[in-house]
Amino acid sequence: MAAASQLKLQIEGMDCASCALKIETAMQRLPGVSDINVSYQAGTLALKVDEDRISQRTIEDKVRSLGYRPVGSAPEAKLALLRKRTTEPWWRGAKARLVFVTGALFAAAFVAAWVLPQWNAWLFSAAALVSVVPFARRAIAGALQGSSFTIETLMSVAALGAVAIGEAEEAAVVIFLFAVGELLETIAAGRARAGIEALIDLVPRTALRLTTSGGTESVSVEALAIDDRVVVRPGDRVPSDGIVEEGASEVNEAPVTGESVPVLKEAGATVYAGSINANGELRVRITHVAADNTIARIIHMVEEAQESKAPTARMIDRFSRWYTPGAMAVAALIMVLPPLAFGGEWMTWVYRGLATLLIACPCALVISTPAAIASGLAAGARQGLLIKGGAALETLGKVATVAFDKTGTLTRGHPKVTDVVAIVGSEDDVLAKAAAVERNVSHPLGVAIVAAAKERALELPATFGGGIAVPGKAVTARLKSGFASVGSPRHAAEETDVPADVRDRIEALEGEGKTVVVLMAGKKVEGLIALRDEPRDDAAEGVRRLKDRGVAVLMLSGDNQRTANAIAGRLGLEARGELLPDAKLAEIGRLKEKGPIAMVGDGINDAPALAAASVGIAMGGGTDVALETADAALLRDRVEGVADLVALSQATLGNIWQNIALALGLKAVFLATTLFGVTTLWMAILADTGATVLVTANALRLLAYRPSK
Ligand SMILES: Nc1ncnc2c1ncn2[C@@H]1O[C@H](COP(=O)(O)OP(=O)(O)OP(=O)(O)O)[C@@H](O)[C@H]1O
Ligand SMILES: [Zn+2]
Repeated sequence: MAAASQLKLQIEGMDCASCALKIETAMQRLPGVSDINVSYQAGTLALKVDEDRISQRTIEDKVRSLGYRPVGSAPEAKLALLRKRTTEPWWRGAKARLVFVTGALFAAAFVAAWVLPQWNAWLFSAAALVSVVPFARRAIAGALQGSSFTIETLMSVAALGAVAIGEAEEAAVVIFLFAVGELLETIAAGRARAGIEALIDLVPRTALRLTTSGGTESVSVEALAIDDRVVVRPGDRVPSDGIVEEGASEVNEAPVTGESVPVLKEAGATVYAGSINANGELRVRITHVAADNTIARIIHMVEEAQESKAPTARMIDRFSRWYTPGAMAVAALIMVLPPLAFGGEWMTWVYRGLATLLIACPCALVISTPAAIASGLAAGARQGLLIKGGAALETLGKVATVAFDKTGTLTRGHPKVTDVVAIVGSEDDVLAKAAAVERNVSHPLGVAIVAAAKERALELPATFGGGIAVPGKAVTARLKSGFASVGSPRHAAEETDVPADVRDRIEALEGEGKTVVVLMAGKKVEGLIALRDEPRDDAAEGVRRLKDRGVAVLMLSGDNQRTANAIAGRLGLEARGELLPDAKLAEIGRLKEKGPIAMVGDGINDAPALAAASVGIAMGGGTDVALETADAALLRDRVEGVADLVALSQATLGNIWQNIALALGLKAVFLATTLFGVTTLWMAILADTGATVLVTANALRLLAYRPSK
């Protein structure tokens, strides 16, 4: 078996959708490569390489032959590359050079023609023919690589045609404006990219490392190793992810979570690279190296997300593949048909045909979706809303139902024991026995019961072997006195006859929004424990905002229906309770039939539910686990974050449609004016460039998007 390995190259100079398409087509023709993924936003080329059949060298050479520069493998040199890219000014690039050169040639021709008017036509022809060379070269290279007709082809043919029919001045203007348009596109694409990459500049370049002798030394952030200890002074930025060992200070985590209210950090707290230490000195033990920081991972993730194409983008890709050749055919017809069939004037119709070629340029349409998605993803990341790709973003924008898990999502996930009801023995006996059964359990209810017993300094009876959990129902363990279990009232009712007065007691507690668990020894009910988990502060507000957007909101819970109703009632949403894990999945499947559904959970206990939904949203906790199971993640534990996420996605979808309408609309207008002979060549190219710039600018508006409350 041949070894297929994943290769990811960073490519400089690839900054328009058509460049990406060109590289993609060229790669498809190479032997031994598959799963090609080119992203012009991230400037990366990712592919699977069969190392027996092709070398990285060959691939890089191919990229170079198309006029782009591979600058190394993507992830390793990432940090350095990002830093370089965000500092390089726009006027240093190859695109800018083309503008200066064509502009200078054009100006020279203009001045010379003023001095020697009789040479006018020759001078402009020369200027046009020289300045078209780089574009024509790219067009020919593209054609040889098999990406049929590129935008350069359309432009070069139109310019040469114009020279041929004696419109050299116009040809020169067309080439110059085309170069300007490409430059503007590059600048705009760079801004969308910078929107997220600028985050890397928030990570300081140096850190104050503690030496073994107790002093400090200044080292570069890249040199920090795991378990190094650093000093973060007030006003400094945290150099790398780590854990506070000494000191206390307020830290502003806005670069990572988007939350600008400072958070108090004391010993044991996690701090993230890029956060600003406000007022106290902290000693931090490093837990992640620079390239693996949360912020680096966010950037990486957003770039990865920008690479994954949204359904609309895929549709447009397919569309423009036959669109461009189609446009060439139409232009040819416009040139020959009227003169041949209706005796039209040749010059007039050739000119109009050439204008059609320029108008047919699909740049604006091709970038309409990726530009909006890239901006939307970047805007989200800056607010602590991570979305894994264009497809997830599109689905979120169309979501009909948002279902929430209860514990840890709508509620804080830290239930507290409120009542202990003893049926056999004392309250303390009941609590101690229950805590013994729950001793090693990670379920929030179990954790709370153990904590309550500890608070009362109770001695727990010994258990033999660990507890056995039946998910969604109960935990059982063996005590000296025999088997004991702690579980839901429903589970108790399945096992034994629960006396009527006990049942009344359970119902009363549940009506107050408390969760009741039943302690049983063998088949005998020995006591009840009621727990309350407070809703998050912003839960009601988050639910209201979702409803205002026309989204149905629902709570899915394994808890008792009465408890679920009591909590949901306060938050203003509907609840489905007593759902065993399988039933939760079935419920999600049923809801899916009514339209896309988003499921919000903690991403750990409810990974299957998140996976079953159209989009899974993980809330809170580490980015690592959450993002593996979910399509989107909220870095802050806020229910309102879900509303923000939906709002942003809806805004992005709206932006995409505006862009498509703008691109196609402008083309339609100019096609009509061309046929009536109103459009000149330079107007046609200006319209194309203008549409592209407008679409990009419109997409960039999303970068500044803040969901309204
Ligand atoms: N470790 C446990 N100790 C006691 N009771 C448990 C335990 N695990 C599950 N149960 C019982 O099963 C019910 C459902 O549990 P499950 O884990 O499915 O829901 P949950 O996570 O508590 O709530 P939600 O689904 O709303 O987030 C609990 O309300 C409780 O009555
Ligand atoms: Zn164009």
